[in-house]
Amino acid sequence: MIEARDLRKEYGGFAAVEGSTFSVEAGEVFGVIGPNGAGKTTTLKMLAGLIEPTSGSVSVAGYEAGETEMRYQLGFLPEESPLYEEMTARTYLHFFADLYDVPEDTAARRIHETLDELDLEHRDRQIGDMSKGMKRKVAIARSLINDPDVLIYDEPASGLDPLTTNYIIEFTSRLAEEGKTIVFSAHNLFHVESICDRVAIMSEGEIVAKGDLEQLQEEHGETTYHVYTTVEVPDSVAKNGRYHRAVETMAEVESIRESAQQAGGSVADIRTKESSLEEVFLNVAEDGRETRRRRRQGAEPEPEA
Ligand SMILES: Nc1ncnc2c1ncn2[C@@H]1O[C@H](COP(=O)(O)OP(=O)(O)OP(=O)(O)O)[C@@H](O)[C@H]1O
Repeated sequence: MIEARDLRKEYGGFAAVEGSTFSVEAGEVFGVIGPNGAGKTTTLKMLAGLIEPTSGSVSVAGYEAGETEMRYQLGFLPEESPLYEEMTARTYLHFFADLYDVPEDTAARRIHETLDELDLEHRDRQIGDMSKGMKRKVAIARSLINDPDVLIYDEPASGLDPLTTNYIIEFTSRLAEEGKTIVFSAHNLFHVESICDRVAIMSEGEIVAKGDLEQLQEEHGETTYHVYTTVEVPDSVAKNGRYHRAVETMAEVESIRESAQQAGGSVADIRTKESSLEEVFLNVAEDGRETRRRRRQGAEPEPEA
């Protein structure tokens, strides 16, 4: 549904994004994460055809980014929505429905249903008088006005209270269940983890890791084994009548088992804990920083173009 090939965006010689290649299948939810300034917004804007790549290419639903037909397939939610403050939510949404050639009766029904689903009250209040969460909901409704197949959401819940944030994340998840293809960026990795099928981790303009959570955990995460024994073993800590020790390899688990048996006891329980997306992200960011530092010092080869 979306193909990005070797995307690069330069601003006055500075590469905000470089070497970005990824694809998003129809119906997938694809998360783009990374620290501030990593190139997420720049990437999403290139996908939406709002800025032109310096080199590389993007296609969405079979159209090249920027082609007029593409905009009918796409709903874009910018990080900060420029809303027309003096319009009411309803007039604003009808205005955009008109720009997308949505017939009047379809628009009225769609606006009504979407605002109902988003639980937006005060639809005839001027946007300038609305709260931040209400404005975000109007912007989301705007992204859906043309009933697009592809949604590109930049930080959909940024700066909102936890209740509204949850509401918007759940709403986004429902859109995915309805079959929309969604690319979104977020700093809250718990949200990304809970609704994304696959994730790209960006750092200093480059995608430094991508895959589903399982792949990312395998490649960049760690498994911790929490072993509980009935008797004290070296380096264990007494906990609720048992002895606990956390280790990272099965060989260490075996050695604990042997120690417990030698002391006349046994292993009562082993619990496995995989890295969260946040831990994977921190590992990848740290590895990426180290690789770039070495590259700058000439110890690591430049990536192939
Ligand atoms: N119009 C522009 N002119 C010059 N530099 C820009 C422009 N837009 C973005 N940049 C630079 O490109 C880099 C990537 O910015 P971008 O907004 O894509 O990052 P981001 O990952 O979305 O960050 P954040 O999480 O803070 O929103 C930053 O160093 C930024 O300063």
